[in-house]
Amino acid sequence: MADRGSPSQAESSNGGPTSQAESSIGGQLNMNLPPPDRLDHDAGTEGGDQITIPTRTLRDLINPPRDLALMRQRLFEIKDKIELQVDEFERYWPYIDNVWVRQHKAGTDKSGRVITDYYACRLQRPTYTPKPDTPRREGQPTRKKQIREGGTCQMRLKTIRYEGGYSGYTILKVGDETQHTHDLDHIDKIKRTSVLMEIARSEVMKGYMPASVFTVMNEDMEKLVAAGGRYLNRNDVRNASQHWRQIHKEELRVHEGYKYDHGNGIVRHDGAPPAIQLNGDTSIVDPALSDVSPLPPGTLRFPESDRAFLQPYLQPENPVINKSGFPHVTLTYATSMDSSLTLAPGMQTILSGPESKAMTHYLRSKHDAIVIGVGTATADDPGLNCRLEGVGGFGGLGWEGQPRPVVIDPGARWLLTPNSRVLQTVQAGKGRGPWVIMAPGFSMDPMRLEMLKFYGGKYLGLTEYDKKWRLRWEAILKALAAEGIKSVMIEGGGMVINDLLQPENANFISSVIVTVAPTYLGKGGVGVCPAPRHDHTGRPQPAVRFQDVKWYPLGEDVVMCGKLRGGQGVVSRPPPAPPMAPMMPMGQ
Ligand SMILES: NC(=O)C1=CN([C@@H]2O[C@H](COP(=O)(O)OP(=O)(O)OC[C@H]3O[C@@H](n4cnc5c(N)ncnc54)[C@H](OP(=O)(O)O)[C@@H]3O)[C@@H](O)[C@H]2O)C=CC1
Ligand SMILES: Nc1nc(O)c(N)c(N[C@@H]2O[C@H](COP(=O)(O)O)[C@@H](O)[C@H]2O)n1
Repeated sequence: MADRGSPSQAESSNGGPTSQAESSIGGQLNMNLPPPDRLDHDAGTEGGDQITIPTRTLRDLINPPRDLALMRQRLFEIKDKIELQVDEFERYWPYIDNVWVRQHKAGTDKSGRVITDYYACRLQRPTYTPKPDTPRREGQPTRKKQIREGGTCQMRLKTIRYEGGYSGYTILKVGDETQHTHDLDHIDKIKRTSVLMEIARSEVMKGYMPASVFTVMNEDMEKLVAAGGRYLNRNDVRNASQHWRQIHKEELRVHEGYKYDHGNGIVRHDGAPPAIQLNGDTSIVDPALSDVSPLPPGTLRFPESDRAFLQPYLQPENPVINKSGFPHVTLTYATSMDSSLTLAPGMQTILSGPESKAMTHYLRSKHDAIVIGVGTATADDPGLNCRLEGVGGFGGLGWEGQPRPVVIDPGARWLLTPNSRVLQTVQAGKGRGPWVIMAPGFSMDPMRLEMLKFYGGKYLGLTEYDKKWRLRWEAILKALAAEGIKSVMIEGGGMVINDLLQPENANFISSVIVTVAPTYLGKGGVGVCPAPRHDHTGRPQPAVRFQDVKWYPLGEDVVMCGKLRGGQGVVSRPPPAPPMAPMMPMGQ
């Protein structure tokens, strides 16, 4: 196969060897962070006096990380904040390190848990015009000198690595530029990723000739392109292995399954299986080769066919905080036929069947935050994460689809410990650290506050309360909106739900999604029964009436969806009362 892209175009082809520390960026990504001054340069080639053992092999090409091309594009564009768990960052970053060049040493905050690194697009560095008479070390061949393109793109990003009760990376664009002045293909043309260089080197180090390694790497062109290798050429493979070959003078052989065909270069043996296909049957996934870890136990599925009925009750696809400054609010809970949430106060009671439980988790994936009262946090010790297949921690990337747990705990009485399920969930990389909303005059125990922060949580102190000394929902929701929360799912418990259904609060509710289970729990539990309403004559009125109502059966349960009229949702006007019989005077 012909080389694509002349060697002189590619830096890795003509740039000569660089340091060995550089080559380890991609392969090992040692998170103890190698000396930054060595990291700040180009990645992906070998050099120095020692040879690092490449950790990337052909398998990384054959069995690339999931959605590699898409992820490369996302990590190139940085349109939105990208959150990745550490293993995911280590998996993907070496496939895009041809674009991003680290600028300066990592900055660590005073807690030592937050490490920030800045990167600039490769084309930000100045144009380099080599001097015509640059001397070379004795014995080294003269190098073809190229002008190195630069100074054309100002895109920059920062990576924030958090190290605590969970570990992860947040990748954000910085600076004024919103996009590159070029596409990803342009960088792929001028610089190879460290993964590709490591793969090439690891194969040569097995004793294979660079030209045959190049041929093997080209076997599955689609995968090579997805890995950024459209312009990989034979010289790249030679450069990647140059230092090793200088030390190991042994004769190299043609890669297994290939032979020399004079005039045609290296070709596959007749009938030999492609080297890229490690097992005969491509439908069998070798677990050792698979980067897709099995889904954790308890992963839930909510069928596509059941999702449509919920659509009108969810926030629009690209939610914005509405003009009034409030997020979309969905009130959702499971109740018995006698409007009870639990058998007894403080006693968690499972009402939802498996199908409606999966629906609840689908709803969680569609909201930025889940809100509960401290009564529920104390009684249930909930996980408050989303366990739906495809969200972060359950087959998805990072924390995508994981809502932020929010606990309303005005008096700081929630006894959160590292054993609390919500924190165990964070530690397992399956949920986010909780936020705690507190009232004025209360403060969290400093040790507990430190622990909360360690797990990526925080507290929000509010000062606005109503005439009953309760925190005002307006203030709670505005505070969440100010933190970037665009949609909130309020789950309970009884006090929270009843409070929200009061006329003065119901305006804030956008949708209600209630699961009704086929059971009477009997008296004595925590009930949903808002305070009664009366008209101006004192006549009783329904407390709340929904509109745009839909009932949908799910397993043995039925789900009621409804809306409240008005901007964010205003309590609908009750239907006109039937005419009352005239009052009869007493004694007649
Ligand atoms: N079936 C289902 O879908 C669900 C069932 N549940 C169940 O509900 C039960 C808990 O309900 P409940 O006991 O009523 O407790 P809640 O979860 O409603 O929490 C109530 C407490 O939260 C604080 N709080 C809530 N709203 C405000 C506000 N606006 N301002 C100030 N403080 C506020 C108060 O704390 P403080 O007292 O410190 O002032 C209040 O006492 C549990 O048994 C749980 O299992 C819960 C959720 C869903
Ligand atoms: N949808 C629903 N159905 C039930 O039967 C319930 N008991 C609840 N309870 C709510 O879910 C929380 C538990 O969450 P995790 O499973 O631990 O993540 C609980 O705290 C209630 O808010 N919900």
